[in-house]
Amino acid sequence: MQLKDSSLLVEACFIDGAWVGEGATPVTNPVNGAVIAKVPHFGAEETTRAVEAAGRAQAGWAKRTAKERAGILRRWFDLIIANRDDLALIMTSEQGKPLAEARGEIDYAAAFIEFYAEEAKRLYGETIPSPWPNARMVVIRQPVGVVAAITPWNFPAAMITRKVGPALAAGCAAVVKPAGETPLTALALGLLAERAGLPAGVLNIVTGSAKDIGRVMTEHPLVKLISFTGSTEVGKLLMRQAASTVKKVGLELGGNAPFIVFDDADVDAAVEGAMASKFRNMGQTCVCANRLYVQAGIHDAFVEKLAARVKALKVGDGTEAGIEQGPLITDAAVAKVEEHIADALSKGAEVLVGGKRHPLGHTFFEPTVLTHVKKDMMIAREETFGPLAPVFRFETEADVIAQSNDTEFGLAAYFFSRDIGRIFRVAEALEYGIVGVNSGLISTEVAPFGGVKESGIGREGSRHGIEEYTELKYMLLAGLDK
Ligand SMILES: NC(=O)C1=CN([C@@H]2O[C@H](COP(=O)(O)OP(=O)(O)OC[C@H]3O[C@@H](n4cnc5c(N)ncnc54)[C@H](OP(=O)(O)O)[C@@H]3O)[C@@H](O)[C@H]2O)C=CC1
Ligand SMILES: O=C(O)CCCC(=O)O
Repeated sequence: MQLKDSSLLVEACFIDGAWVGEGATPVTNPVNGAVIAKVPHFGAEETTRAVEAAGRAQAGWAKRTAKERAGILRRWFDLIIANRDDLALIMTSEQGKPLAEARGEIDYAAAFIEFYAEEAKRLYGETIPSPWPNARMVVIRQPVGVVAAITPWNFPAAMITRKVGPALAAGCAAVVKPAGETPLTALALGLLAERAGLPAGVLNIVTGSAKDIGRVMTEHPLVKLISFTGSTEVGKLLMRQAASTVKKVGLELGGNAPFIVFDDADVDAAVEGAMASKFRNMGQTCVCANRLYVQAGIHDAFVEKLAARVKALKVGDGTEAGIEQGPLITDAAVAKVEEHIADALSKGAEVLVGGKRHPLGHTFFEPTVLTHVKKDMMIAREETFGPLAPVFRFETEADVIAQSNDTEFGLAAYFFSRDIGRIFRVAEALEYGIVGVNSGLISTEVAPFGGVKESGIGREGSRHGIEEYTELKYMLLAGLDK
């Protein structure tokens, strides 16, 4: 890996302002399995040290003015942007997404730091008209304290900054456990935070045993909030563990996003939206379209145009020019796509494009379109998390709303229509935390991201995202009469 600043490739953890531990666990490139670097395999003892360091640092950090905290966060933002190319190359090497997408993620990740540096200064409280003449009522927001964050491999930078940005801005200290597949982006971000002047202990990054680190993060009394992005299964486990000390939880879990195209839609715009939503990060995002519902009158035109676009996607090593789809993260991810396709074909679906492992081998998979997809197939119920676009045909608005909501998930939904009445009706009827209308891309630091039902708890991004890291304190000031 040819970095402009080779010191950004870090093989140690960041605890209490020091870089500790030795490279033990290999981090591999999903393109070919080659070892890129090794990171420490830490467990309960080192995580406890990190939590205690955060506990010591937190009070001093919270006492700084919002403007001072914002200044350091702003320097961190500047350093992330200045090192965009290196960070993107590290990300592509460990995660697989094409470089252009990795650069986009670095910008997206940095935007959370910039936004919350600004928002730190706007954590307003309130006054309440008192029911008693001799009293006044004041409500302030205070940082929750030490925050623990566990992040996934699909967005190795943005899922960290979306949690750590608001936490630090609010005056919390943080301990982060990045995914085992993608720790290098996280450690490089940590190095830049240190260079930005973040005081020792305010940000700690620990790699190693998920089970042991997660146990300390959810059970240590100093930790007041655990924020997690990843599978619903692990989210539920962490929630159970966090109950032992009644911590706040923030959970961004799985999705099963419907993407609906009504007869009145602009078909070209709908195809572009489907490409953006379905094939971003090779289909490995929790907001990726998982089920494409296309109304009968527009079905054939949409499918024909979608198939042409998918067939033309360039698959390969994401560091090469022009590549639009990289490898999937692991063999298990490929196996899940294969399982969904096999199940659908056995129940009557047809492959229009792709459908099998890519000739490049390893974890590459052909971008795929399936038609004649029905609701008894696995893909109707489970998130594929891969480059598979299954197309369902539907007849009526009521039917597609019912099918869309027939899931335990409720993160993102999309639909294309040009009928203003329908737009409001359908957007309000979809049981999802996020609805994209005439767009396949909904993510931005300025909007609240999060789900309902089993897709999670809480919101990240926007002014609401920082509120999660605060507690309200109500102060009654009585005895004001002479
Ligand atoms: N909502 C989302 O954005 C994501 C959803 N997923 C969904 O989950 C599926 C499986 O992906 P996978 O990577 O296994 O997701 P996981 O939920 O297992 O991993 C996400 C994070 O949780 C950590 N983790 C795993 N087990 C524990 C535990 N017992 N205690 C504490 N932390 C834990 C992982 O650590 P480590 O890597 O060290 O195991 C990683 O940092 C995907 O196919 C997809 O459907 C996956 C990733 C993101
Ligand atoms: O897949 C995820 O875990 C988060 C989605 C990325 C985004 O759009 O913010």
